[in-house]
Amino acid sequence: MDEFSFINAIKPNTYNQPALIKGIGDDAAVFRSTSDIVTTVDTFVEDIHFSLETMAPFHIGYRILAANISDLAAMGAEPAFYLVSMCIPKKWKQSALEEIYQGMHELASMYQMDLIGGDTVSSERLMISITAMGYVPENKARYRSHAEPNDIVFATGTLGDSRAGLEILLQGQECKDKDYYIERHRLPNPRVALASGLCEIDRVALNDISDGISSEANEIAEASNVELTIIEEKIPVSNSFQQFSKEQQYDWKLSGGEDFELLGTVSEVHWPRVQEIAVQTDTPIQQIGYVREAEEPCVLIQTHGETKKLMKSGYTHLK
Ligand SMILES: Nc1ncnc2c1ncn2[C@@H]1O[C@H](COP(=O)(O)OP(=O)(O)OP(=O)(O)O)[C@@H](O)[C@H]1O
Ligand SMILES: Cc1ncc(C[n+]2csc(CCOP(=O)(O)O)c2C)c(N)n1
Ligand SMILES: [Mg+2]
Ligand SMILES: [Mg+2]
Ligand SMILES: [Mg+2]
Repeated sequence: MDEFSFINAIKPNTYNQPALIKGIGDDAAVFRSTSDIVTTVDTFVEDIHFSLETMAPFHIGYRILAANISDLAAMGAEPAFYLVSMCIPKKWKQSALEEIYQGMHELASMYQMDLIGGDTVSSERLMISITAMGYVPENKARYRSHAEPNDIVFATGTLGDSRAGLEILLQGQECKDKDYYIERHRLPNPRVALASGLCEIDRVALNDISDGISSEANEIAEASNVELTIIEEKIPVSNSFQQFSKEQQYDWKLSGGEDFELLGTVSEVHWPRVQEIAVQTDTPIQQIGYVREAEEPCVLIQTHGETKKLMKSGYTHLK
């Protein structure tokens, strides 16, 4: 394998997005658009974001594109394009690298997303960086700064499952619904349908759950200059989640991260409509708290009526 035979092997034969003018094969890609464009990049490093002990190459590809698509969903955008930068150690075989691309393609094809470029270099450790782009109707991007006092706070899906799956894989332990938790870790599904469905709602604050809601809730509180209260009992978890220890449950649902669910706030008036859109898009959704005016932006967690401050405690790099 060399750089050029590798690029030829992963290059798509056809594209889906009508706005695309030039895909892979020139100095850069070109597309033409009339709506607002959302763009995001995230980088994934072997043994920090994924490990070959817990994932097949297919899962690595699927999961890292899911993380990027989840950021697009958190902005209210429809996924359209992605570019992949690969830093590859010599020991990696072309067939395994192609499997990573098959994993990305599996998810991309659900959204007619096109791979339109990237970069290939050699390195000591496998590192993959994905840039994703999507469309959002004019002025309809959903910001962390859009929360307002008296909003309700909601979360989609169930939280803590991905971390449970990772722990099960690392410890090799037996447990109830083992395959379910492992799949939630390896093959997460970003909440694009709900986020797009919400476009009719005037104002929604959204953030996707990559580090853990203790972090993402604080990001919304800071960006919006409000106080968020989360009621612990209302945080949605899977039915068999109670099999894990009390400490694990608390830690994983608040700081486990990588569930790629959405945390959001919306006015009480619009909450019933948001719930209808969630049903239409087959998205479990639950109110988990409320927003109040703040002297200092902060997040409170209420457990059995007792309230304390919830600090950012999710995954942090460079710490
Ligand atoms: N090295 C960097 N240079 C420029 N901007 C950056 C850099 N790292 C992060 N940012 C910007 O900081 C903001 C927050 O990024 P962050 O990575 O925390 O969000 P995220 O991608 O949603 O979270 P996660 O990385 O956990 O998925 C974004 O606007 C991002 O583009
Ligand atoms: C092998 C292995 N070890 C640990 C973890 C956990 N993990 C890594 S990065 C991250 C947060 C998101 O990162 P970022 O902020 O860069 O998006 C989490 C929860 C994993 N997935 N695999
Ligand atoms: Mg991200
Ligand atoms: Mg990021
Ligand atoms: Mg995000």
